[in-house]
Amino acid sequence: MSRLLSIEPLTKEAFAPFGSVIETEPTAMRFINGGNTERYHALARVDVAGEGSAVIINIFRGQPRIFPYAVTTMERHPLGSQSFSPLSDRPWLVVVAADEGGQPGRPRVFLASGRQGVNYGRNVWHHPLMSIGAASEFIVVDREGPGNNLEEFFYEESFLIPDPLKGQTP
Ligand SMILES: NC(=O)N[C@@H](O)C(=O)O
Ligand code: NI
Repeated sequence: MSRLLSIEPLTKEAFAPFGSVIETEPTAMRFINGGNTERYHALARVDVAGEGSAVIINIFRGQPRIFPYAVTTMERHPLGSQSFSPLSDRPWLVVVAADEGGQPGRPRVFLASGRQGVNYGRNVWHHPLMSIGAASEFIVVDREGPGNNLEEFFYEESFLIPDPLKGQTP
């Protein structure tokens, strides 16, 4: 089987096995503040586990990845979900994998727009942040607390992600 990965558009349905997509989903919208404001309600749920854990809000600034990119490692957070919401309005990549007996299977690559975020479910395999084209900032909501919240895996043979914006102006 080819080690070259295809890139899929990020949709709520396709991403559902891995978590939630954070975007202005019309079915989640309700007007508040006397009609002044659209509230896109409960797009994702933060999940933290363990005594003494807390939900924290961070900003990550990710340097652009160089493509084609070799995926050699995946990670997961057994004690908490982790969300990324772009601040820079630039497309970025979401790389996840199903769990196969305690290891990540073949990665799936989703191209997210600059207006789409994701919430990785607790213990879902994913690749660390992948910015495209320029340094990009994200609001990240995840967990702080006791215990080991990072599990890493290294593939014996890497997978390759082609340039997601080939032929497009970045
Ligand atoms: N290490 C860290 O906080 N970042 C990763 O979890 C990531 O998914 O980018
Ligand atoms: Ni992570």
